[in-house]
This record gives sequence, C-alpha cells and structure tokens, in this order.
Amino acid sequence: MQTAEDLGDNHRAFSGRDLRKTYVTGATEVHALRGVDFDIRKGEILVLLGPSGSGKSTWLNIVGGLDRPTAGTLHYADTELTALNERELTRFRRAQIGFIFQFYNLIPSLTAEENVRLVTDIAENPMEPEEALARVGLAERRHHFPAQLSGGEQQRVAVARAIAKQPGVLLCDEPTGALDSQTGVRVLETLEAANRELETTLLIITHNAGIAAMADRVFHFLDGQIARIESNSSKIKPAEISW
Ligand SMILES: Nc1ncnc2c1ncn2[C@@H]1O[C@H](COP(=O)(O)OP(=O)(O)OP(=O)(O)O)[C@@H](O)[C@H]1O
Repeated sequence: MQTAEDLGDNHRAFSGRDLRKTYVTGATEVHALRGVDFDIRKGEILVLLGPSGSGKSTWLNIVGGLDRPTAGTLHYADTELTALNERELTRFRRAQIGFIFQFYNLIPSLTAEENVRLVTDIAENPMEPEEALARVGLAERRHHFPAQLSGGEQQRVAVARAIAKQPGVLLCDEPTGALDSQTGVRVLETLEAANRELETTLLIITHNAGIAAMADRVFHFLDGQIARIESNSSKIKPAEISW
C-alpha cells in the first residue's frame, strides 16, 4: 500500500496508522476497529462497504473528528488529529468536514435557506446559502419548510447545508438509505458535482453495493478491519448505477 510519505501532504487528505477503537460497557469490550491503516487522497471518492457492525460508522466518526480512537495515529494533511485537544478538534471539524446522514436532520421550523444559513453564519469561508441551494437544484424552493419538501429534496437541502461552508471533506453515512432509486441518484449527483466542481473529498458509507461503481476506491470493512481495498479503473455516473 502507498504510504502517507509517498503521497505527500499536498495530496493527502487523511492517513491513519494502526487505528483502534474499543468500546467498554461494564464488563464487555467491543473491538470496533482492530488496527486500521489507510491513505486517502484529496478529491477522492471513497465508498465504504461491509456488513452491519463491521466498524464503518466508528471509522467515519473518528475520521470526521466526532470521536477519538483508543490507539493509533490519524493525520489530515499535515495536522495530526490524534494530537489535538477538544477545542482544536472541534475547530478542525467545523472548518473541514461536512456531514450528511440518512435522515436529513433539518430543523423543521426553519426554511431551506435558513437551515443552510445556520451553518454559513458561523463558517470561515462560506458560499451564499442561495448559491449552495442552486448547486443542488433547489434555488426556487429556498423559502419552503422541510415538511413541504420530498425526502430527496430534504436530503438535497442537507447536501447544500454541508457544502455551503466549502469543507475539504464530505462524510456521508447512508445518504440514500431512505430514498428510492430515482431520488437517490439525484442526491448522488449533487455529491458528485461537489466533488467535481469544488474538489471535495467524498467518503460514503452505504449498504447499496451499486454505488461503489461511482467511487475511485472501495474500502471493504470486515470485523473491525479494512479487509480489502478495490480501485476502480473507471468511474460511472450516478445515473448509470444499477440500484
Ligand atoms: N457507542 C458504542 N458503545 C458500544 N459499542 C458500540 C458503540 N458504537 C458502536 N459499537 C459497536 O461497535 C461495532 C461497530 O459498529 P459500527 O456502528 O461502527 O458498525 P457499522 O459497520 O457502521 O454498522 P452498520 O452498517 O450497522 O451501521 C458494533 O459491534 C457495535 O455494536
């Protein structure tokens, strides 16, 4: 495998070495990550596949600075995330990471634009909420409340909210898990556009193996390890995914 040194900080998004996570609940220990090594390039599209409980969400939460590993080192570019204190880690997360979850997490009493503005008001280098909503094809619906939007449209607002602060990385945990194929494709198109136009690194957890074909590489998780890394010689467009 290519090492972080080979990649160089200019091209490196993340590199992890021997990352481990053990959850202790009473007398029970769960080894969610058992020594994981990886390098991720800036601007890469990565899909994470693996059975339930194999450690994908644990890994994503650590990479996104929401959680810390029990052992091992993690870098983002030339910053060692595992050496940061809480405040520094929060600052990294706010500046660099956009999150998209299965269930949109929009605030029901705020319009689409207000939901996006919540993030842009505290970001360092945001785009206008209107531009973010235009990028996901929802400029005309910006004054609508979540309840007035379909599931796919709500997820596109969530994508707009995540890209509006212009993060280096988008972390997506089952972004199409609640959507039908047509709406799911539309959401994936907005993610792919962010990757292409804004050079955002995309990390996508999914149970839909068809989505792997739009990735540069696929990490296959098994029992708390990355059992296999697959490289795609060519990527397909979201519209070509067989669902
Ligand atoms: N907060 C926690 N406390 C204790 N155990 C946990 C905690 N979070 C996750 N686990 C355990 O760690 C292991 C890995 O869980 P994780 O959620 O990372 O898997 P996953 O691959 O994302 O699964 P899924 O596809 O079902 O979301 C599982 O055995 C899970 O039960």
